[in-house]
Amino acid sequence: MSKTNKGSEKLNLTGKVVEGCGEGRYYISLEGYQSQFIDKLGFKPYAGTLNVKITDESVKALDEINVSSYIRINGFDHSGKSFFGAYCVKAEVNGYEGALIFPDKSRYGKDIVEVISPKKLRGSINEDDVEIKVKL
Ligand SMILES: Cc1cc2nc3c(=O)[nH]c(=O)nc-3n(C[C@H](O)[C@H](O)[C@H](O)COP(=O)(O)O)c2cc1C
Ligand SMILES: Nc1ccn([C@@H]2O[C@H](COP(=O)(O)OP(=O)(O)O)[C@@H](O)[C@H]2O)c(=O)n1
Repeated sequence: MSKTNKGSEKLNLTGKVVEGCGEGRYYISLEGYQSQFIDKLGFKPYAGTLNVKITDESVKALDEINVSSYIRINGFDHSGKSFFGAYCVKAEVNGYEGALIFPDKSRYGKDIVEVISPKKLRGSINEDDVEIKVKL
């Protein structure tokens, strides 16, 4: 099935959980990000990013979202180090509250999206059947 999401209010992405490199936990826990997540997304995320490999169709659909609808998380300096910013968009992940996060610097291509959520999703969702409803 091929459909364009232009003009629709919700965008559905599907995929499977994949292992990352264990760095998400470190970044998400930083106070400089945490305060912005609470202010701008309305939740305190679980420490980590859930990496989801999305289908080719989902990659194309995601490409069509207008970036101007994304929420900006600003970078900051802390302990003599500079941390990059990121763009977020709120989403429901297998029914749980969350958001997609696109760091300004990422090791992943367009086929891997990083999810944050107040919920620890692993153990709570079917990892082979992830459904992300992006809230535009
Ligand atoms: C909120 C956030 C901030 C990030 N800031 C940086 C950064 O300042 N420098 C950097 O090299 N990578 C940064 N990254 C990207 C990570 O290095 C990496 O690409 C990714 O988050 C790894 O996730 P994983 O551990 O789930 O595989 C950031 C990631 C997130 C989620
Ligand atoms: N909301 C979330 C975020 C991360 N996670 C998981 O929490 C662990 C730590 O996240 P991480 O980003 O540091 O690690 P990796 O995704 O790189 O393995 C990973 O196993 C993630 O898949 C989760 O279950 N629910």
